[in-house]
Amino acid sequence: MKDTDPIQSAERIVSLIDVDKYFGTNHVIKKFNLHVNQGEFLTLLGPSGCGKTTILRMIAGFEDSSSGMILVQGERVEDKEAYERDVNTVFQSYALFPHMTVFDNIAYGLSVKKVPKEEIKVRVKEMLELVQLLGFEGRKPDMMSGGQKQRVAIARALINNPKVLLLDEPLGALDLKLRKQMQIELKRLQKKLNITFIYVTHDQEEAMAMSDRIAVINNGVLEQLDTPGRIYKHPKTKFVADFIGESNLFDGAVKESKGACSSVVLETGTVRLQAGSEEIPKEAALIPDRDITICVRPEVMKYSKTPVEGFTITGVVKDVIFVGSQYRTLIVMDDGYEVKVNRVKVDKEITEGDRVYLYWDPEDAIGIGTGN
Ligand SMILES: Nc1ncnc2c1ncn2[C@@H]1O[C@H](COP(=O)(O)OP(=O)(O)OP(=O)(O)O)[C@@H](O)[C@H]1O
Repeated sequence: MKDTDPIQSAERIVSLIDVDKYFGTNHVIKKFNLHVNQGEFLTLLGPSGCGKTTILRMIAGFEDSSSGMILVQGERVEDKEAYERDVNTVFQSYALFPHMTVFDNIAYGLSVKKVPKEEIKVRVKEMLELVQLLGFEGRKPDMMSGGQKQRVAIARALINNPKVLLLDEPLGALDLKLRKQMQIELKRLQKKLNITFIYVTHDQEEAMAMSDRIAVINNGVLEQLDTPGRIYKHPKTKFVADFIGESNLFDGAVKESKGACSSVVLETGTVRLQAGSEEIPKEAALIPDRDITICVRPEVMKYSKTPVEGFTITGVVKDVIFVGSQYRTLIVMDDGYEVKVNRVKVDKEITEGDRVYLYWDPEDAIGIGTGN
């Protein structure tokens, strides 16, 4: 399907086309283009204030866009009220009615639509089963845990059979353990029901664990839209490389390329980079004199007490820290940049204060072109 023809695509359930949003003179969403496929779990990920909630609210109909088109199931919705759109929203704050029981909270949408009482009973029961809260129907929200309240909120949204569920940091108020458990439950629910989820979070681990695709947003701009694996292995911009996972970033220029391997000159020395595989853009890595940023993840970063061919950068070991699942070594380069190395086992050969050569397998480095 062509990218230029979103309206024709039956697969695409939500589309934003050239959407801008201003709050006064503050331009918070900039020419935003996004197509969400039917049945996918798509996450909007980015730092606080980058515009995630604003995008979600524009899709939901709680916020107007300043320009551009928003389509749900191929139909423009900018002029439709929130309740006229085939989407439902789950918020971090649950937004349950405190004076109503769990049953009445979940039944609310159907009661408003005057669905017959018998049918409501059957459908609420189905929902309680789905979110594993059978037996809780008589309770009031303040007698439940955060995770249980959020499950009621999800059931309340799902009972309307929305085509799309919008979720704004729904697990944000939960502690880490419960959050991880709910991540699995939510993902299971989404796959089972085959409903499209558009999910907002600033937690990159959560996004990686749950999403089919992630839209990484920076300052109102879509930086990259890709699967979690490709976002991690093949970040297209420095921002994405830095924001997703941990990275060591080196700015330099390509000196020479021989075959698939390039020598890259940094201010602090020379390093190597292999290009040509799908994960490393050849065009960025192999053009002599071209500016390039090299991203090396801490788990593939290496060091040695003796020089390694093709690499001349060095640093001094500052710290070796045990962080539970691994040892993290910090190596400070002469320009002050701190290089991170993660290992499962401690390396008894090096201690704080040692000078080491930094290197990596050329195919493990990711080349990010700067466009120059
Ligand atoms: N109602 C509003 N009036 C004016 N400015 C707003 C309004 N809502 C959001 N903004 C601004 O728009 C920008 C994007 O905010 P938004 O809430 O969408 O970010 P976010 O990525 O969801 O952040 P967070 O993760 O902190 O919730 C911010 O600069 C914010 O201050």
